[in-house]
Amino acid sequence: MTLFDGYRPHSSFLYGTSERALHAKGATVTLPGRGPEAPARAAAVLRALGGDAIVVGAIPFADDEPARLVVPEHYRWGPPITGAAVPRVGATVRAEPTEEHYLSAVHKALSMMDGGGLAKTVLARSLVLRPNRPVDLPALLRGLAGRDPRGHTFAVPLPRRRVLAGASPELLVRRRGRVVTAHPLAGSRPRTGDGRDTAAVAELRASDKDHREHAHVVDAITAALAPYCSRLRVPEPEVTGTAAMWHLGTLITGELADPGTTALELACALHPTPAVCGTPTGAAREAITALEGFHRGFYAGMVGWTDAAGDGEWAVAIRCAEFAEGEIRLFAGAGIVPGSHPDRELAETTAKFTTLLAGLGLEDGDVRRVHHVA
Ligand SMILES: C=C(O[C@H]1C=CC=C(C(=O)O)[C@@H]1O)C(=O)O
Repeated sequence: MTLFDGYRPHSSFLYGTSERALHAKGATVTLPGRGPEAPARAAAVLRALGGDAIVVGAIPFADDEPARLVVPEHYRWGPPITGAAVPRVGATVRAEPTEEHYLSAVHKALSMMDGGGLAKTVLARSLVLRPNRPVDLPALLRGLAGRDPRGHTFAVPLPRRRVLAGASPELLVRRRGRVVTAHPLAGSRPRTGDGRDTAAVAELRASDKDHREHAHVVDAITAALAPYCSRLRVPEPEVTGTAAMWHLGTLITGELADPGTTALELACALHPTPAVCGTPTGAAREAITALEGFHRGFYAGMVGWTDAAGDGEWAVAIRCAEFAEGEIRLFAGAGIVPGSHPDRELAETTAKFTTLLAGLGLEDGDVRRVHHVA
């Protein structure tokens, strides 16, 4: 039996890492409520069910929208998702909103920072693809995991027969016994896979702008985890790579003070980090709402699982797309701080789309052309 046996896009939850992969199916309990209410509800349900019960699903970016969390009917763990199967769809691609809209949003965000009230915000954009045939999601996940074996590869059923699928490089938080791990990423360069990569990595390491962008995330995560941890280790950032990007990343580890704190509680205490929102959180959210021009939904939220012992893992829902009948909406964002250049942020989001576009089997030429399609 393979992990994908019995996969049903609208009732199966898949989550794979370099260690193992989870396929959960159906729902014996659907947890009602919004993201911030999730930890208490999930803890109560898991306490009542006990044993080997788990909660799986996704929490959207916005605090006031419903989460999609269930206790599945069945689940099984398997070996990591591997292989390079790629669905190879043909598709028309449209930037929505347009690239001009994005450039203007970045300009406006930078002028909001002049007053000093806003230190960082993360502005995203989206591409709408119309595929010429339905996408084979297991093949997509194999392709994504094949390109990024250390990613968090996922597919989550959403309301209205949609599926959120992608390969996030960013671990929001993992709890395993008393050990807490977070791996925030912020500060990026495209990875070209040729001679230019050495210079890109050196530039990222030396960039004051990218280190400032990254420090906002590390500071927020350190402050949010501190009340839960008896020890916290925050090393210097290092450059980490996906197939498409280079990022500054900091591997934060801690020891949980109270073993009753669940992985989901930690994840909700961290969300939204300045890797997807900004600093201060309220002003950054307002800038996103005012400037972005589309609804994030579950993009930039979180995806993962928590078990009855409180262990679990939640990834930041980035490098992903929402799959609906006849339409795929891809998302990619970039952190904006004083010193950001609109053109560079546009190019960075274009490079971040490559994860999903390559996973869909769109050829290099198509991927490059995307930049010019308005
Ligand atoms: C918001 C995204 O990336 C975040 C994670 C890594 C690097 C980021 C950056 O450099 O801007 C972003 O904070 C995204 O991919 O949509």
